[in-house]
Amino acid sequence: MALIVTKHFFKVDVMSNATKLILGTRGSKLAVTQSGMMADAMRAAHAGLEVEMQLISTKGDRILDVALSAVGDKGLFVKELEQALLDNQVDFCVHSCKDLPSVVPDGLTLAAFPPRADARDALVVMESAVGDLDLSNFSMQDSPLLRQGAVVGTSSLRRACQIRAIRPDLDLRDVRGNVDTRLRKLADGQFEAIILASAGLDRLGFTDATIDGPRHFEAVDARFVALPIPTTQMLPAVSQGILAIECRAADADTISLLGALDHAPSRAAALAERAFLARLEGGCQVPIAAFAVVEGENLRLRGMVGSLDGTTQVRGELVGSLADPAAIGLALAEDLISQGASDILAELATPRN
Ligand SMILES: NCc1[nH]cc(CCC(=O)O)c1CC(=O)O
Repeated sequence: MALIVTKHFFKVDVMSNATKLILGTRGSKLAVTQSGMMADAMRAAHAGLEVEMQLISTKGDRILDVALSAVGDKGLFVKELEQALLDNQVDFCVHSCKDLPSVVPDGLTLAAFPPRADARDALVVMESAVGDLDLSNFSMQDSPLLRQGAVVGTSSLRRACQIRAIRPDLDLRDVRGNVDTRLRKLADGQFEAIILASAGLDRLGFTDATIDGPRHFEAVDARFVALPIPTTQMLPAVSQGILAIECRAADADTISLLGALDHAPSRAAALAERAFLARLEGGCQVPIAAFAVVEGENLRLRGMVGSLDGTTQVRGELVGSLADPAAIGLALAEDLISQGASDILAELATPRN
């Protein structure tokens, strides 16, 4: 794109009508919703800017029947979008930051991290299963909602590992598909509960994130309740609830325009959590969780590496200066490695039949 600046004594930063950015997005409802929100935010921030959305299909959208953990490729949803950026087909992309590999390809950059949504996972059940149970202090350990041996749907190794540690009795089964598909499987009675990211439910407009307790909602012609799981019981995925806006590293004009979307505390959290992931990830799918919170001039980062069966978990917590979030992530990763995380990672990397 070309930013048109008048050649006068004074600078005018009202854009010409010709200024247009192409936003590349996956076609899923969540992706289109998130991209639409960011397109609107860009138009609001820059008078006269046009933003046009272009749908791009990704490998992740095409293989829906295979468990993601079995496919084992974190870049599944982003490769085609990044190629479209590199090919100048689109100018920027909006990603769920947790779906992004920890290494950004050469030639691209993460230009903005908008305000983080609710980072917590949520246990989702049918409203009819709740009856008059008091769910105001929901906890995975002692909820009457989850009977011994209840069938719970999740395809995430991270979620499964943490649940096994606190509720080894639960019968965890794979659930694939987009949010609507998963909710439909719950409504069909295939599961007694499923676990989803609160952020996805909020952004799709199902739940109201300002409600602290149980969030009742309607979707796919059924009524559900989403119960946010405290981060003390279930640490979220790295950058869960954060969007990352990616563009070409050399496209200074677009980088500058995207700056309007950036939120410093969310950026700091993303950088700390991603540095933690980058140090630990051996290319394989590993149950890794991290959650950073800004506290004044500092950032508090909690992290976890777990074995698949939930029998071993290495956890840690570190507070450091907001000035260098990545250093905190790296230091916490080193800390967990010295506590034995590398043994867990080595075992996971060993091929099994
Ligand atoms: N794994 C898929 C995915 N990628 C991003 C979100 C939405 C939440 C977010 O933006 O972190 C979801 C759905 C989920 O995990 O329930």
